[in-house]
Amino acid sequence: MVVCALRRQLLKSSSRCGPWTRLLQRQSSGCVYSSSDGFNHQEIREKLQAFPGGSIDLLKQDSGIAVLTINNPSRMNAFSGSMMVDLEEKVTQLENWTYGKGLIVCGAAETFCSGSDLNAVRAISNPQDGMKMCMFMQNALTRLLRLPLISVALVEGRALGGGAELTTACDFRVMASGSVVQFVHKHMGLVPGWGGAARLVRIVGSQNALKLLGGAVKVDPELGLHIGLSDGVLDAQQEGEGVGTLRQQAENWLSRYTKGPAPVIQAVKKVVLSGRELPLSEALRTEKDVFGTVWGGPANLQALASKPKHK
Ligand SMILES: CCCC(=O)SCCNC(=O)CCNC(=O)[C@H](O)C(C)(C)COP(=O)(O)OP(=O)(O)OC[C@H]1O[C@@H](n2cnc3c(N)ncnc32)[C@H](O)[C@@H]1OP(=O)(O)O
Repeated sequence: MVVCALRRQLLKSSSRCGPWTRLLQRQSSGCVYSSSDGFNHQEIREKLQAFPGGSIDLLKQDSGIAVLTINNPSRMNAFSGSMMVDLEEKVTQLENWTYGKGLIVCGAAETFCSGSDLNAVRAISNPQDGMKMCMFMQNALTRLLRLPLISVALVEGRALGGGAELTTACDFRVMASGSVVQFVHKHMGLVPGWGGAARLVRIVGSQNALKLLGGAVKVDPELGLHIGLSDGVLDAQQEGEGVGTLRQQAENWLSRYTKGPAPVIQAVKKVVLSGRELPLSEALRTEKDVFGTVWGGPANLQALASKPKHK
């Protein structure tokens, strides 16, 4: 994978081991699989491109909040092969977005995503190709979750199979009234393969994850809130009645966490990410390094000069 190779090169060639370099080394942010795992990035990319349809659209806004839209409405936003490649490219663009603070992941045409495109699934139903697709998507979704942006999945309509897995690659999930998240894998004779099971356990705990996967349970907004899969409910009925579209509602919801300068918001995400992913001693070291990037920085100096009272 190009980004992984670049990152390794950067780490190797860096004679000065500064905080950011050590942070990258500790977080090993980016990919899970590389060529040493038998993962041939170019080969799988070409194979996926053979199954075209739909797109992943990225809108970077001046507010610092970007919108990533899963766009394949004629198939309920199912992921074609080319959309998987598209997703990876959009994640790369977001990794390089200096002024970014937040990300909304949503689906086109009032539904989230119905998982992988069953036509592509049928065509690559042998285990070898399935494993390659799974490694590709695990890499892309792990990088999505590790972006230095605070992300939220806006679930409207249905998030099924791989679509349910995609919601777990965001920091938060907000569900519109009437929406459903369902890990339907068992009904397909499968288990999650895009990293959705591992992430789900960390979000809702192993007991709830076992229930959701073992029972292919339909999670509505109420159940989602109850088990901690959902972080908020948006009222689809009230759209246009003074509270704005669902996307505006999601943006308002997210903006309480993204208000402030980009370097500070990105630092917040980095310390939480390292706390979530690293052993405590490593997380503490990373926290120190990230702290060093904001201490005495413009936002810090400005705050000190204004003698704030936190009432
Ligand atoms: C590791 C990844 C594992 C996975 O993701 S496996 C895939 C899991 N997802 C599924 O099995 C979804 C199967 N689809 C459904 O259950 C239903 O289509 C769904 C989403 C509930 C919508 O139902 P309805 O509202 O009745 O609409 P519909 O069935 O007429 O669908 C409209 C058109 O969309 C298509 N579609 C929906 N989900 C798809 C998918 N995943 N791959 C390919 N095509 C898909 C569906 O075939 C239909 O197309 P058409 O109009 O018949 O040409």
